[in-house]
Amino acid sequence: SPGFWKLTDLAAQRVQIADKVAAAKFGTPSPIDDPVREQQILDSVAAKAPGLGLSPSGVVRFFRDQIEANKVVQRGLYAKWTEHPGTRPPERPDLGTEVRPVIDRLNTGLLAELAATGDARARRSCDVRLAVTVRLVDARRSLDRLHSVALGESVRSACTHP
Ligand SMILES: C=C(O[C@@H]1C=C(C(=O)O)C=C[C@H]1O)C(=O)O
Repeated sequence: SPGFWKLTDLAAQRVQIADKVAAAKFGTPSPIDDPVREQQILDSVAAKAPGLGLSPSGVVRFFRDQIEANKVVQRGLYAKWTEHPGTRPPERPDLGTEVRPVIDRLNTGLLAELAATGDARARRSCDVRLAVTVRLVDARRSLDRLHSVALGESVRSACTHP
């Protein structure tokens, strides 16, 4: 469904960049969970919601799922890298200068797509259309099981109909 492609693809990019987040933190004192950073993101998107015609609570729910999905990938990669040291990333990206700016850009894009798809997300057809789009994006990006599961979870509250 073309209507949900961009939203879903941005969510896929967001779960994929979790690889770089995990690589930045693995073997350092920085924990996977950063509640301060999470709250900054949620406050920021909630503040922007009304200007885009979106409800702050719906936007916050959506981004909570984005963040949780990102952490699912990070935890999965930590488990893999711990068990199979040969798969550990050779480089450690800088979280503040290389990774979080990309996430900020994805967040902005996701907000814009939530606004652009507001009507479609309120229809009863949303669940099926979104599920089909998730499978297409999944295939196009050749997501592995970990990222595929995370993508599905990341968009689970995107449809807003009862
Ligand atoms: C991505 C990060 O890791 C976690 C996931 C976040 C997210 O998905 O935006 C934010 C904070 C962290 O709890 C990060 O620290 O930047």
